[in-house]
Amino acid sequence: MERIHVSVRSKPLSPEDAKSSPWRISGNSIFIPNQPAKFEFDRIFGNECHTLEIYEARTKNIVSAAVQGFNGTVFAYGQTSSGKTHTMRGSITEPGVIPMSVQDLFNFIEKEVDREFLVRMSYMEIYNEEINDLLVPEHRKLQIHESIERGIFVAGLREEIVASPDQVLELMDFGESHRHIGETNMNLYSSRSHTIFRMIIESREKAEDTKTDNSCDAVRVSVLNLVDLAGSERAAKTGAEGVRLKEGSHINKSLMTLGTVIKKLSEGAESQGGHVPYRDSKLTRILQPALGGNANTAMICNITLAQVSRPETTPSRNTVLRDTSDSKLTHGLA
Ligand SMILES: Nc1ncnc2c1ncn2[C@@H]1O[C@H](COP(=O)(O)OP(=O)(O)OP(=O)(O)O)[C@@H](O)[C@H]1O
Repeated sequence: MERIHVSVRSKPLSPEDAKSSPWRISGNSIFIPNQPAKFEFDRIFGNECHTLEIYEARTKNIVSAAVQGFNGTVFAYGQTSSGKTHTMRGSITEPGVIPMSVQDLFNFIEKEVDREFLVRMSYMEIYNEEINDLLVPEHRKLQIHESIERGIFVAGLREEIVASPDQVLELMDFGESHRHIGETNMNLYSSRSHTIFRMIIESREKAEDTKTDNSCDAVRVSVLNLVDLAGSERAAKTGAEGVRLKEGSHINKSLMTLGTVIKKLSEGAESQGGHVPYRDSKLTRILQPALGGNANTAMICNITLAQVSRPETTPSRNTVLRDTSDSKLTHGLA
């Protein structure tokens, strides 16, 4: 696997938080002046940056490669309320990575005049290690299967054929309204599930003679996953108890597995015939085909550098900074 590209997006601070925050950003590092802790990333997007800049830096290439037949996955990772959903889904005033990707995907397809395409989309959430179809809300607790023809797939998941960005975004909005959200101390509308928004792109060369369909070009199939991960947070901070606490433990376990899988892949475990624990979480099992091999992967780490978040942001505790800083990432996450 190509080394995973990690960029960091720092959420804008209120004027009070900006005054009290001990953290500074310089170039591609985050640090506290006069302290040894320093974290390096491929790229840091500061407070003033817009989602478009983040999209163009890496995701756009992944979308373009997906149209050419290469699998791709983009994750938004970070503690609750750090801006993952803002980055992935966005708002009317600032569209997120998903709507931008959808628009570009159809633009790229339009330019491929010698090929014909069939595009499908699915939208699922993983909540407490159960897979729910966000396009068909009554399809719940779906199972993962594997077959020679289809590879790894979620049985019963709706794959809707789509022909325009508007149609995709309408379906996405429908799916969003069925997503599991809950209230935590840190975010009134906290996403409690991982969501995988998926575009499946099939194409083949246009037949010279459409009546006899004598093209011998193989069908290319690729998958583009845009993943909004549930918040990585500590129970005490979010005031989690009961249902929220159970959700939190599932979320943290699957994020840990994701970290281990990425670490193993970047160590070359798969190409050397070693074990990669994809099966330890539903998230990694579903994403397996789009993580290994020659797939393109990028992670956008959303962070907040407010003083109030300091315990989450110190090296010993902050999974976002600790797990994704460059020194760690040369060996993968975890
Ligand atoms: N870059 C940004 N610029 C302006 N507002 C932002 C930015 N990032 C996040 N916000 C705002 O902060 C709040 C929390 O963001 P968001 O819901 O995206 O967090 P999240 O990481 O998805 O949280 P959770 O894991 O709890 O779902 C929202 O009101 C959002 O609009």
